[in-house]
Amino acid sequence: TIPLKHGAHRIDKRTDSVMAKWRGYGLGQFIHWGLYAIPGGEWNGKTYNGAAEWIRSWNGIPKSTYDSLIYKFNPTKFNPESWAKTAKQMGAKYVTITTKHHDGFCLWPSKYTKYTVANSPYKKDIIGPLVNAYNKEGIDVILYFSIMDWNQPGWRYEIKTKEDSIAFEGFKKFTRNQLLELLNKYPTAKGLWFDGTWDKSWVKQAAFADELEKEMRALRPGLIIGSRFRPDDFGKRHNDSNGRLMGDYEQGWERKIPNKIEDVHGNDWDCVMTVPENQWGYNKAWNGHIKTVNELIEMTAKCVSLGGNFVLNFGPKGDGSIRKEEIDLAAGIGNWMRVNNEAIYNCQYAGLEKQDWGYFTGKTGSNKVYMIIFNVPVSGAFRVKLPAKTSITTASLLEQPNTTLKVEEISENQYFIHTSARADNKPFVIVLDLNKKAGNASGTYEKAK
Ligand SMILES: COc1ccc([C@@H]2N[C@@H](C)[C@@H](O)[C@H]2O)cc1
Repeated sequence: TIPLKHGAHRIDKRTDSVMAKWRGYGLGQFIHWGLYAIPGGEWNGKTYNGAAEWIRSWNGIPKSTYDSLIYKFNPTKFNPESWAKTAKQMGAKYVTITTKHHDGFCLWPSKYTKYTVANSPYKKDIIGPLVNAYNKEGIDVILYFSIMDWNQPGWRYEIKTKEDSIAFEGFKKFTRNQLLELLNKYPTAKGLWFDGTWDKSWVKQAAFADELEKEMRALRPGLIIGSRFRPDDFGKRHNDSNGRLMGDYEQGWERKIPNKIEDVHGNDWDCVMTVPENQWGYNKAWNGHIKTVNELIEMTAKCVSLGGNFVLNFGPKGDGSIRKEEIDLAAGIGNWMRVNNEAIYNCQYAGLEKQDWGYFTGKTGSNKVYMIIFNVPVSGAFRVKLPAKTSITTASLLEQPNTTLKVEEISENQYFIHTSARADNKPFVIVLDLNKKAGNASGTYEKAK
């Protein structure tokens, strides 16, 4: 291995209880909200083709004109309790909230810049009431923070001159001040989700970022920090020059989901997903394919089946209300989660060979395995392959626990589970009680031999 001063400081997954709780969340909500929600992807009647939260980068708008949106920020319909209730009904166990996106506008009254809610007509803190409202619903909060800050004079994409270097040193101090400010103002926040760290200026800051990460962990023991925060000694991100993940969970799964367990390299991870193809902030048009409830349930099941969390993005409007399409999706997902969340919460990779009918999840530390069915085989039988010396004690429908299903052993460690035809085409769950955990100490299952 390459000797590194600022590479990964831990090799395997964290084993503490705070991270174990994070590992078991299964389903989360992402909130992208800020000044970009006011134009909503449109400006003077023209639509911006990129993601709505990037509209400031569009040459159709002078930067100062975009920045003056601060004087229009007055979300009269903002109701943190109703946002939290929507997330609760959907079955989200955590929420990731944008405290500051790339445009630099702070949803909290930061002492270190004027570009915050405090200097908008709204005046009040947004983050505090949100953290409290979600916590009151039993939902944990992760703070999204963009290192890149287009509003900060000290920000540089690249450090070329002495002047750049002096400016960027000031920017680094500002960044540290804001992160410590957030951790001190919102002590119940469980972790950080970083963005805006790909530029040449930041990938040279291995020592600074490493020191700051250590300082944040000392300030908030148990803090959960994503892999997109710091670069290693050679500017490598997410995985260091020895291929080891920096941070506590992998953040690379943005709008994409791993296909096989090898893709996750034994790391904790979350997948963050947009409802349209690629819009995080509120976008009036919402062109193209809008994902359905069934698609989103399948994405949730797929992520949990590979040991990750699925985090679905909501983009509230400039007035603070949540669009009807998102409310309806949250309700639809929630209807399924209310009946089937046992197959999602505190479940991990089951270590069984993937079958075409859907996804296996394994209940952490138990002999239970769930079969989340999305494709009913025309044979009507659901195939299960188990590791050697592992057998099925019982099989039942999660929605009707006392109905046992017929288990047909078709060969050594291979079974067909038989169910009666279903009335609707909704995903459903078969529960298997195995005669033993097939897996290792942490209750996850090794891949069937
Ligand atoms: C250079 O490509 C991107 C793509 C998306 C992003 C941001 N990450 C997502 C979580 C959103 O915040 C998006 O604006 C930044 C740069």
